[in-house]
Amino acid sequence: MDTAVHVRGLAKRYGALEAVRGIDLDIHRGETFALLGPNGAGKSTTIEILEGLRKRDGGEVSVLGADPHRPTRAWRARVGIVPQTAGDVAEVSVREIVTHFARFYPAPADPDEVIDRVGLAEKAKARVAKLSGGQRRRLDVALGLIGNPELLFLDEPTTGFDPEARRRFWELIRSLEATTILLTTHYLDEAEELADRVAVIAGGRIVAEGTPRTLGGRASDEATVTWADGQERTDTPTKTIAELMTRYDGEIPELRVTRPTLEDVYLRLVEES
Ligand SMILES: Nc1ncnc2c1ncn2[C@@H]1O[C@H](COP(=O)(O)OP(=O)(O)OP(=O)(O)O)[C@@H](O)[C@H]1O
Repeated sequence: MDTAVHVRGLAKRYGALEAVRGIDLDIHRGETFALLGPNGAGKSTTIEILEGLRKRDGGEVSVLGADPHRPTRAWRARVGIVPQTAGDVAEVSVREIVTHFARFYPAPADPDEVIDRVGLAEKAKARVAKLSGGQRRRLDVALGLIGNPELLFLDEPTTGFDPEARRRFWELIRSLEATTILLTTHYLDEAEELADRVAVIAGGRIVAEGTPRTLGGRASDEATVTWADGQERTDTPTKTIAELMTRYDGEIPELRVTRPTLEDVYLRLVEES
């Protein structure tokens, strides 16, 4: 398997605080990988080390075949970054800033096309200072995409998006099929929607890793069958429904079958850790 990101035993401390304590990660090319975890778990620290923006204290890291500890210009051009908080460029227009950033890259995307893809076409001439919070965030995403990156880092990309903008963003990310993406998010539905694999970080360690469907044994968890007069947790919901059909002689009133959501599993994993 072609690996875009390879990490072994990554460690980072801030004074006495061990923010990252021995993380192993492998992200394959073309994959979308989500890092989940509570505030302060070590996600941004990890991502910033991989981006070459922070020094590590220990471990091995390879990103697109190079150690980000000493980033070269050529390597930087292959990586797109959408940080949690972006710099201040309030006085220029959306098109000006995107066009300006395009000049840093050897093979940039078309600025107007990128502006359109993030849903800012109508705001192309607006000054950045006049954008709403969610629109500003879309501009950050545009700046991450303008260099046509092979690997895209998205640190909480949709914070402040309205539901429609979030869905549009998901479509955009799904359209980047060839791009490897490392995403952090606090929205579990976003991880479920976008990620091929997820890892949960808590206290600087990875406590679980898997696909969104199977994380933490999710696929084999019991189902809950709920109906107008009762509720049952069971491994065999089909059998329960068959029995209920006989009992009600047909349609079961207010029938629902649910399994733990990714959020349920996530909260359990974080609590256990
Ligand atoms: N520059 C710094 N100096 C000192 N401590 C820091 C620094 N950056 C982060 N930390 C601490 O390291 C820990 C991990 O922080 P990090 O930002 O990596 O967490 P996170 O998982 O990204 O959190 P969030 O979900 O809130 O963004 C936290 O306890 C944080 O306070």
